[in-house]
Amino acid sequence: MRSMSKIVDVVAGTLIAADGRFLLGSRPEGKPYAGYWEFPGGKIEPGETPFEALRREFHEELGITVEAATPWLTKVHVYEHATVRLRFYRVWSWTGEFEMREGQDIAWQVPGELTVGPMLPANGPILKALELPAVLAITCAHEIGEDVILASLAEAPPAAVLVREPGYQMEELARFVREVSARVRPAGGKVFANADPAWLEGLPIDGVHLSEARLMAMDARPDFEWVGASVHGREAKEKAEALGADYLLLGHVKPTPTHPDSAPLGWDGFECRLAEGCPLPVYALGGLSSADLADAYAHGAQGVALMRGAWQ
Ligand SMILES: Nc1nc2c([nH]c(=O)n2[C@H]2C[C@H](O)[C@@H](COP(=O)(O)OP(=O)(O)OP(=O)(O)O)O2)c(=O)[nH]1
Ligand SMILES: [Mg+2]
Repeated sequence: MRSMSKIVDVVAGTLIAADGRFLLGSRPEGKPYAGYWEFPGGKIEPGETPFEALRREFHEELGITVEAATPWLTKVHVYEHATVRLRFYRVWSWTGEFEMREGQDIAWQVPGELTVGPMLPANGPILKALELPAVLAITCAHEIGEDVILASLAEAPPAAVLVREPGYQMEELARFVREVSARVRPAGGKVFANADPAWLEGLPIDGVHLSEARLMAMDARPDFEWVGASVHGREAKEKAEALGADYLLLGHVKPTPTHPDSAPLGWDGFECRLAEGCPLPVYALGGLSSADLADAYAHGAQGVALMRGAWQ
C-alpha cells in the first residue's frame, strides 16, 4: 500500500512579456527531472506566503525582482519523488537583469508554438491555458441583433468569441457560427459555440462550450480541440476537471440582466467558489467590462467574459 506522503507546496511563475511570449527554464542537474523544462519557481518555505516564495525563487534562480504577479492556476500532481501542490502565478512586471544562477537555460516561448522540451509532466494543461486571451466575447444577437455583432467583429475581431444564441434552431445557429468564424478566424481568433456538440459537427470552430446542465449530463469529453464549460459551484467544477475541459466560465460576478433574480457573487464570492484554486483557467462572467480585468486577475481569473460589454 502506498504510504500517505505529505504535500509539498510549490510556487511557479510564468513571466508574460509585452509581446505575449512567456518564459520557461530548464531544470538544473542534480534535481528530479533534470533537463526538463518548467516555469521558474520552487518550494514554499515555512512562514512564507506564495507571493513571497515566488519573489525569493525568482531572485535566487534568475536574479530578477518580481514586481507584479497574480495568482492563476493551482494543481496537485503526484510524482514518484513527491506529491506537489503547484500554485502558478502570472508575472506581469519585473526588474533587474537575468542571471542564470543555477546554470540553467531559459527560453522565451510563443503560446502554442513551443520550441523546447520535454516539459515537466504536470505542466501540459497549463501551457494550453496560455493560449487563451484575457477577454472572451460572448454573442447576444438575440438581444442586440446580428448586425451589430457582425459589424463589430469585422472592425475589431476579438481573440476569442463564444457564440451563444439560446433561441436559435440548429440551421440558424450553423449559419451564424459561419458568419462569426469568417470574421474572427482569418485574424487568428478562436471561435467556440455553446450548443449540443452534435449540432456543431463540421462547422469551422475551435471548440464547444457546455452549459452546466449539459456538462453534468456528459460522460466523455466531446471531440473538439477546445472544451469549455459554465459552472456555478464545486460539483460542476470537479466534473469539468474530470471530463478534461480546458477552461471555465464562472459567474455572475456583478448584477446582470441575464440573472435579475439571483444575487451576484462579487469578487470575494468568485474567489470563494474557486476554493483551493483550480487547475483550469476561469473567466469571470456577469455584468463586467474590460475595465474589470485588473480585479479579475487579482482574484485568480484568466480574464473576463463579456456579453453586452463586448459589443458596446
Ligand atoms: N519550479 C517548478 N516546479 C514544478 C513545475 N511543475 C512541476 O510539476 N513542478 C514540480 C517539480 C518539483 O517536484 C517541484 C518544484 O521543486 P524544485 O525542485 O523546483 O524546488 P526548489 O527550486 O525549491 O529547489 P530545491 O531548493 O529543493 O533544490 O514542483 C514548474 O512549472 N515549475
Ligand atoms: Mg526551482
